[in-house]
Amino acid sequence: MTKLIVIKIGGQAISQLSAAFFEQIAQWYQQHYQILIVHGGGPMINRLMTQCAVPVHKVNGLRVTDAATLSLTKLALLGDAQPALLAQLTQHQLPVLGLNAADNQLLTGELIDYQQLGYVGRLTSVNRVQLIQLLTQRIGVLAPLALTATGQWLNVNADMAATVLAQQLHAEKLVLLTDVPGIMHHGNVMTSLSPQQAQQLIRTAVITAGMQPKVQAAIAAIQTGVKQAVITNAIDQPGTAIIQEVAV
Ligand SMILES: Nc1ncnc2c1ncn2[C@@H]1O[C@H](COP(=O)(O)OP(=O)(O)O)[C@@H](O)[C@H]1O
Ligand SMILES: CC(=O)N[C@@H](CCC(=O)OP(=O)(O)O)C(=O)O
Repeated sequence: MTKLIVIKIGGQAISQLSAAFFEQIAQWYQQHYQILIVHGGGPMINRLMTQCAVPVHKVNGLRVTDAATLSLTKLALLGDAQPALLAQLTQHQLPVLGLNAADNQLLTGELIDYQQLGYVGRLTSVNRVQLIQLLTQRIGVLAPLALTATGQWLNVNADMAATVLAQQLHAEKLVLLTDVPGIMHHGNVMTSLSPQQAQQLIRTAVITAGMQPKVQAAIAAIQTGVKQAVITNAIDQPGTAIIQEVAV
């Protein structure tokens, strides 16, 4: 069976990728891993919204997305974040393919709660056959957008998108690459966390903002068959591993 790794790169992390990152990707590629990168672009979307005087609102780390915000989100993800990442990978002689929901119906989604969040979606299906086929030749770089069955674009949190993709493609590993070295508590990086411990840190507001959907995504991944889910700022650093509860 093909071995596959899903890596989510946050918008901030796109501009902070180290030499070690590209070396690791090249090594996995040479070892015949299929690699799917799901990119974010939160800072790029924020910047464009500010330039266009559209206010930014978030609920539990998710961007409230009205029609104007959706247009700017598509522009920032497909016109800024994705090409910035593709250019860096190409400079490092890695064969890449930029992808989005509209290519071969790769990602289909549905609204989460239009009243509260507007055009924010969750993935309902992934064109697995097409994606696996595409990944035999290139490293896929996929934007966190989906289309509904009736053709409405949806803004999907990139951590949540990466998780569903890791589940559906039976990935061995999910790496959530962000701008902090892992989940911090009392100034330290937690090396590992069970879902129960992570939920407790969310309830007590130790884990807040964008770290909330990230942790929920990592929990969902390991509870649905992905062997490893890691939150880190460097692919060669252990960061925080979300691990199954140890039976006592
Ligand atoms: N307990 C925590 N540990 C680490 N980061 C946290 C924590 N709680 C909230 N955060 C915030 O979560 C941010 C990462 O989420 P986000 O900005 O959405 O990243 P990304 O763009 O990589 O998805 C961190 O920069 C930090 O500000
Ligand atoms: C619904 C929702 O919040 N979507 C995200 C999509 C981009 C993203 O997730 O980017 P980062 O990984 O850089 O945070 C957003 O609009 O910011």
